[in-house]
Amino acid sequence: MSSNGSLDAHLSKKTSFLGLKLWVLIGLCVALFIVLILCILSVWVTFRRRSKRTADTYPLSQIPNVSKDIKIDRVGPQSFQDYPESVFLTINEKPANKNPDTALVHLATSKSDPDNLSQCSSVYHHERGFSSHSGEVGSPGAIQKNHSSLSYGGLVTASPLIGLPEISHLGWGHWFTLRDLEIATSRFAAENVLGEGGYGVVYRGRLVNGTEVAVKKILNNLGQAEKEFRAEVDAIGHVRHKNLVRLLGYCIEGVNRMLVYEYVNNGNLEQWLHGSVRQNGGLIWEARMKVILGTAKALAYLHEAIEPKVVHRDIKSSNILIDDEFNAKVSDFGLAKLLGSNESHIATRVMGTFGYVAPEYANTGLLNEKSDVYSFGVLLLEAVTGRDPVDYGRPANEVNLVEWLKLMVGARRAEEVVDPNLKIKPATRALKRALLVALRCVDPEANKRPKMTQVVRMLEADEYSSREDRRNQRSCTTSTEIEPVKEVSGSGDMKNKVDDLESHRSKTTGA
Ligand SMILES: Nc1ncnc2c1ncn2[C@@H]1O[C@H](COP(=O)(O)OP(=O)(O)OP(=O)(O)O)[C@@H](O)[C@H]1O
Repeated sequence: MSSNGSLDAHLSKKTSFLGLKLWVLIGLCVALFIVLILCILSVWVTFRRRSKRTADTYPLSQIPNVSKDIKIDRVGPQSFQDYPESVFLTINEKPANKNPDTALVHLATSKSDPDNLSQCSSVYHHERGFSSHSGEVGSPGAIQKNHSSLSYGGLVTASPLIGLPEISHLGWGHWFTLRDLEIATSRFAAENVLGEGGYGVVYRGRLVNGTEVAVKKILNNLGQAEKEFRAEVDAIGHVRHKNLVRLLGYCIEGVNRMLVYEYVNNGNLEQWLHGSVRQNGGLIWEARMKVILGTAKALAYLHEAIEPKVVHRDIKSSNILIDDEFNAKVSDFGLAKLLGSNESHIATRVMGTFGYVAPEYANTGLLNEKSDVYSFGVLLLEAVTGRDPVDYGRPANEVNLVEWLKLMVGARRAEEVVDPNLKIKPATRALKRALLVALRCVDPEANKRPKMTQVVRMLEADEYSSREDRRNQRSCTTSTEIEPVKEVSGSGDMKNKVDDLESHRSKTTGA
């Protein structure tokens, strides 16, 4: 009792600080401490919110962010670049999910930013309940790009990842873990190797929901993996076209960089033209032209329908995949470059494949879409002749396909250039049209080369006229000798030569 009394007396004693009593001073100190803690907490919360908003507003062309807000099972980073490798390791060391269906995908989206959501939903419209086959714009299940600059002529495909969580509002971007892809490819088994390119090995795989995929494991050679990865993602991550291979997602884990594509089941054009099937005729003429036309449409889309335009930089036969209906699927965007509408060209290191690279780009390093047009011309000549663009096994004047072609056409021997493995030769007119389109594309003067939309039109006109030809061949036995194209140096006016063909057609069909 007496000790309580002395404590009271002690607490009630006046202190030297403003003459306040001791208990008042203690109370003040405690209150100050609480206020301080609250301040620190609120500063921390504000800082966290702000950094989250920054991460949510990365441009579409960048690798999409994976927000913590919507995730299927694991913790995901805000943006891949923001995290040191050790963080990826931590994330991926988490135990695998018990339910693989839900473990497969991370959504690259954030609920928390309504502005971002509405901006993106004006670009993409998802319709649910689709089939795994590609669909035309507007067909059930199609993912339709409504943005005017993205809706040009391209058929779009439905997501084949049925049964998996919805794809991100960024329009693409399933984030696979290394484990997902190990399971899909039987731990990257040798028997699943589809082929090896300059930048990595491609494996065939099957996702847990049954979707067949091709997994490109990019070699980690001095940062090239990162460049290749970003180039592919920037070029085709958010575009859809019936004739472009579809990029379904990616894997970033430690030093691993992998890209996951739709699996295209009928080989590539190089295998069809130069592989073992070629002795039996390989691809018939019509199939070759269908593949070529599809490739032209894909390039027209990349060059003229999207902003920034995409220059592929490595158009060649092994990069033209073929499906079971002989639709072309342009692949391998590892060297692709983006070109803004205000840029006539960009200066870049000369890359590509020998024999396909445009001379002005090889000489100066200045690149624009006309370089792809040149490579496309070489590809078309390859499809017509069945020859490699450069073949040192041939006589000196035949080593370079383009030069040989010009010689042959100049010498009125165009008929002789057709692939000898073709059992049924193309109609004369179809052959001439293909050759003239190709020669215009390989014009040494880049600005004289046609745009890819013009190429598409010329090839489509040919498709129409070959159908007519076949009808006429049945009713009329008159032989049509190939008329020589006098000037084929490439610098001459190739349009006139196409016009020559038109008059030739009028003569032979009596139209
Ligand atoms: N989505 C896919 N579906 C089926 N096969 C594919 C797919 N993507 C690539 N391939 C095949 O994988 C192999 C390797 O392809 P990749 O594009 O890596 O190399 P490449 O084009 O042969 O050579 P490089 O990369 O040096 O130009 C090729 O045979 C290609 O046909």
